[in-house]
Amino acid sequence: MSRIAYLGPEGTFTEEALRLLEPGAERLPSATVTAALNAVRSGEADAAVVPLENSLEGGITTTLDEFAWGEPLLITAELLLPVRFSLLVRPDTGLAHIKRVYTHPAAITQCRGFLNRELADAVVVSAPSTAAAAQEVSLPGSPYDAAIAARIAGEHYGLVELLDDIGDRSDTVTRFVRVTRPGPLPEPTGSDRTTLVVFLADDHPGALLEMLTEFSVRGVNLSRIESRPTGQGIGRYFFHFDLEGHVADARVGEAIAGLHRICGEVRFLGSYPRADGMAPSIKRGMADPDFAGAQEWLTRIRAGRV
Ligand SMILES: O=C(O)C(=O)Cc1ccccc1
Repeated sequence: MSRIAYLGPEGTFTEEALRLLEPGAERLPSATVTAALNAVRSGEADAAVVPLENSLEGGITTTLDEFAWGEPLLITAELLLPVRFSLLVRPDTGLAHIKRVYTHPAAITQCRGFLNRELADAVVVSAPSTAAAAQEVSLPGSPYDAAIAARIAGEHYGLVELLDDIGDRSDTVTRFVRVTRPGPLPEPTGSDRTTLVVFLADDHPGALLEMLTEFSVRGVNLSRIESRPTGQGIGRYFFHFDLEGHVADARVGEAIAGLHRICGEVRFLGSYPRADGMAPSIKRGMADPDFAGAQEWLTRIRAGRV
């Protein structure tokens, strides 16, 4: 049975994602995304499930930065999960008593409208996860009056659900990924995604355009691009890319090889099946046989067989 680390404790949205991705796995709750990924790096866990982005706020920065800087890992699967937030309190607390709210930063941003409207005077504090917040609020003498978390976390830690579905949008979706130590890639399925981190060789006018050109000329569609600071000073950034397609696809492989030629460092984070099952639309001249045919032609003319 595989051992899978995840952002815990019990009752997080990440646990829900893990149960859907790997129903039979042994679950190892970790206190942070970093700890879950380190459990994989050290061999304590076979894989980890962590949140990567949500449709309202974009990337989960701890995860993006871990993928960029820590020991290399590979994404092998993804899952899209709609999340639903509840306001959870100890049995004696009413809305008017809530002065301090505790929850994960992604929940703060997704419930901002509710917090501004209903709890404008409350202090909102970031927790390591929504379930960690619920667990803390359940302790007698906790400095917090309420947690924002999944209903199931409330049930697990003995809290009362004061309000349900307090997120600003009911259609918000979070994307979770399963990561392993470097090893064989999932086979191409025809509906795949590839994730990369790219560091520039040097900063110059058009550097971003040059990177994008590698994708554009080969008809590779991007599904996410995010810049993150390198920490080496204002204006120094690196880039996260999600692309449609598998590194085994000629157009994707050649685009990444192109980046490798012109950029400082390209970190390949994996090619894996897309959760939405959508197939990329492949432009004329960009399918694998087109690349193979062009290569054969080049070999021929280089040999003078014109
Ligand atoms: O804290 C959790 O429960 C998580 O799994 C992270 C998270 C928080 C809010 C929305 C989606 C994921």
